[in-house]
Amino acid sequence: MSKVFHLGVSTEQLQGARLAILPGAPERVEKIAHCLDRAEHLASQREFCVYRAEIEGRPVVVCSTGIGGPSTSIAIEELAQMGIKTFMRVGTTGAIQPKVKVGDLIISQASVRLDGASHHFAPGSYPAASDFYATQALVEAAKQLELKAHVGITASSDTFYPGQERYDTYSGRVLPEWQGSLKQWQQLGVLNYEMESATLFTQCAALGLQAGCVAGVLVNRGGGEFPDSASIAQAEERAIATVIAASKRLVLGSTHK
Ligand SMILES: O=P(O)(O)O[C@H]1O[C@H](CO)[C@@H](O)[C@H]1O
Ligand SMILES: O=c1cc[nH]c(=O)[nH]1
Repeated sequence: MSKVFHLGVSTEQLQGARLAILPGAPERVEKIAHCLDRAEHLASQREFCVYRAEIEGRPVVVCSTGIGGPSTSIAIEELAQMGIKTFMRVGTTGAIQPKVKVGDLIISQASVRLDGASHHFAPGSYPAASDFYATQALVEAAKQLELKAHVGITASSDTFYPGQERYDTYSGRVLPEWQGSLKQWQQLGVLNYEMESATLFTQCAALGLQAGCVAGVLVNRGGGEFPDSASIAQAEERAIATVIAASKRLVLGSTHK
């Protein structure tokens, strides 16, 4: 019963699970797992907290990725080694289009590759595209839950501050490469910023795996507002409800790999 290096769990412990729900934050794993049946904590190492649980009697995994591409790529690789084929990211995000409100959901159809890790799996000309069926399941789940969801392109950055063109920082500046980038993405119809989907989509597509991503909107960068804790909790809860409903559709349906 050998255990994978970073996640610290074995194939046997996953009991044949083929789908994983991937929040960024380790503290969200327990919360998600306890919304499912028969949740069992398997391991916690570094940023990776792993639970096995069940949806409609089928085993699934809930595993945190940590922030950003490098740790996300490790979680995907080690879960794939243990038989996971479908990777459903659930996270939080900052919107950049005025029509997107705090508390809405963003379902990423594809991502701008502002990361480094995705370039270790496929050249820059390769698209960071979600799996059609995983995305469709997320869209249908949000509709079923009567939640406002925007479907489109996400900018997925390795950094929270310069790569998302934030000036309220220690230095107060960003490199020329990023100056005006927020406006450029807005003009190109990009909906939001987050930090893992470019790696997730590129790695999974390149390896023949299935990936989807839903995020709750914490802030709209245009409005400059920072939400209160109730709004943050609501955005998280909506994204979690959606990823669980979508995962149920996938494990019960025929489009799950
Ligand atoms: O809420 P999570 O999933 O961590 O997602 C977002 O929040 C973190 C930044 O605060 C990044 O990981 C970003 O992608
Ligand atoms: O603005 C935001 C909010 C959450 N996560 C991000 O990466 N950016």
